[in-house]
Amino acid sequence: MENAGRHMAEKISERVSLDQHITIVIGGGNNGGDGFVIARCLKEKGYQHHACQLVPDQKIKGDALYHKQVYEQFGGMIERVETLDQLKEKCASSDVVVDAVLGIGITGTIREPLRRMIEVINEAEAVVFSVDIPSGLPANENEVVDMSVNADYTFVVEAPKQSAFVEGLAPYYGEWEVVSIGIPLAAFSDQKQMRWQHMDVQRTFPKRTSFSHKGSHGKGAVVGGQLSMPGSVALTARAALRSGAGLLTVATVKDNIPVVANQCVEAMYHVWRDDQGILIDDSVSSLNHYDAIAIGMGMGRADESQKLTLRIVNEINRPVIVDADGLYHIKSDLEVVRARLAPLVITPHLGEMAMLTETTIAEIKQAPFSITKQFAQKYQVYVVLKGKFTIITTPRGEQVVTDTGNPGLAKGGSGDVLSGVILAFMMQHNERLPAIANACYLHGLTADMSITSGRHTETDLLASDVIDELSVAFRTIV
Ligand SMILES: NC(=O)C1=CN([C@@H]2O[C@H](COP(=O)(O)OP(=O)(O)OC[C@H]3O[C@@H](n4cnc5c(N)ncnc54)[C@H](O)[C@@H]3O)[C@@H](O)[C@H]2O)[C@@H](O)CC1
Ligand SMILES: [K+]
Repeated sequence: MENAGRHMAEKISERVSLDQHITIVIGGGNNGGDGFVIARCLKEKGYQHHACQLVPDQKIKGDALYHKQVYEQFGGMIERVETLDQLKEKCASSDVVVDAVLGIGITGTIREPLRRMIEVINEAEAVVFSVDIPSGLPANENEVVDMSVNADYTFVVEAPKQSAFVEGLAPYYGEWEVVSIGIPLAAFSDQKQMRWQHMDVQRTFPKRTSFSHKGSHGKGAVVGGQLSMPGSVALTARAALRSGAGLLTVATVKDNIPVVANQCVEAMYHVWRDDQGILIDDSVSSLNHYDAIAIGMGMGRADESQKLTLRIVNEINRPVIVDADGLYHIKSDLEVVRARLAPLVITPHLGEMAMLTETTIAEIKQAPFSITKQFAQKYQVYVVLKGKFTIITTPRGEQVVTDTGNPGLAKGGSGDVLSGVILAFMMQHNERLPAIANACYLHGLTADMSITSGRHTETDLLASDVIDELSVAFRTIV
């Protein structure tokens, strides 16, 4: 509690000047205890502040009581705020409100008077900093908001909670950052979600040695692209090559090859048998010569392509990435997926995930962590649930989130590019989770940097621009 409060006071002082007035609103649990520590540290730094206790004295116990007493011994004055009017007055005379009313220990609907006090905090003009979580907000997904502080900033203790990554709940946090208190993450039994960050990419990204040759970086294959969709495989192939794949073969219908080859001269080509431009079930075993295969992009949903996809999933004992139309094909027989032993990565967006799990987009948005985890464990697949927050789940149920990327990626072709980066990284990393997480992180970072650099806007950014800009993001990690 001392560490948490001290670090948060430090963060607050970086954003608030000494002439600004701060009110710390304090509740009855350990979240309130953090509030007492913050009050003492801000006093120590010379801030004008009020520490307002919103609950009766008997509610302050344990560590929180200890820190209340330390604050008082330090000359701090605690004001007991009982009415809404008293709170309104405090908030009105403050530039900043530090919200240490409720943390992750809430149960049930928010009781009065705190319920209406939260409304008062939200009506105030002051900037609101929440301690650990906006008071009243559930920590986990799949819960409804009864009443919550709408924070401008939140200092999350040690590990982000699920609600920070759930569309309907995340906005309550405002901007947020993790405050480390020196407790290993494993100590938080119910908080295993991890934000995959730049330092994780740096830590896990493989180095190319001076003795590398094209064979050291993997031979990949991209299978897809019916006659009407040559661009999809071209994007995947180019993204894989730009992401370091040693050798890459595009397996597509004959008439597409000149078009794709024109955009991707570094690739090799496998003429896949077709029936009027549709890929059909043929020469599947030839794919065992590759180190990893991506399938489904631009493939179309014809029965023949479905047979082909299921045979690849069933017979190829190399890592396979299934995207786009391939996801519809595997849905027709998920038992084939379950029976498969070699790694399978699926990369659905919300709509595709709803289709695979026979739920709705709204249900997935409400409980993205548990729905994907259930699916990944049941079918023993890696799931990349794409969205504002991309959730990556392993067959064992581990989950990480990447939060790079912007609405400029919400366009046709983005998924094809991501699949290409995943394909290349699966061949270069020893471990699957870092390979996939690094791909998602860097794909999003590329889009972000294309915009912050001024070269593109969210409106004009194309999937092919992201491929061309990958080097900008890669340069940040080598
Ligand atoms: N996990 C850890 O190891 C650490 C936790 N810390 C802090 O401790 C917090 C969790 O502490 P607690 O478990 O004491 O819980 P909280 O501080 O979230 O809240 C418990 C208090 O809220 C009241 N309450 C619960 N449900 C309510 C409802 N529906 N309506 C009105 N009042 C309600 C309870 O009566 C109790 O007084 C974290 O959010 C964080 O701020 C930090 O001190 C650092 C270390
Ligand atoms: K809080």
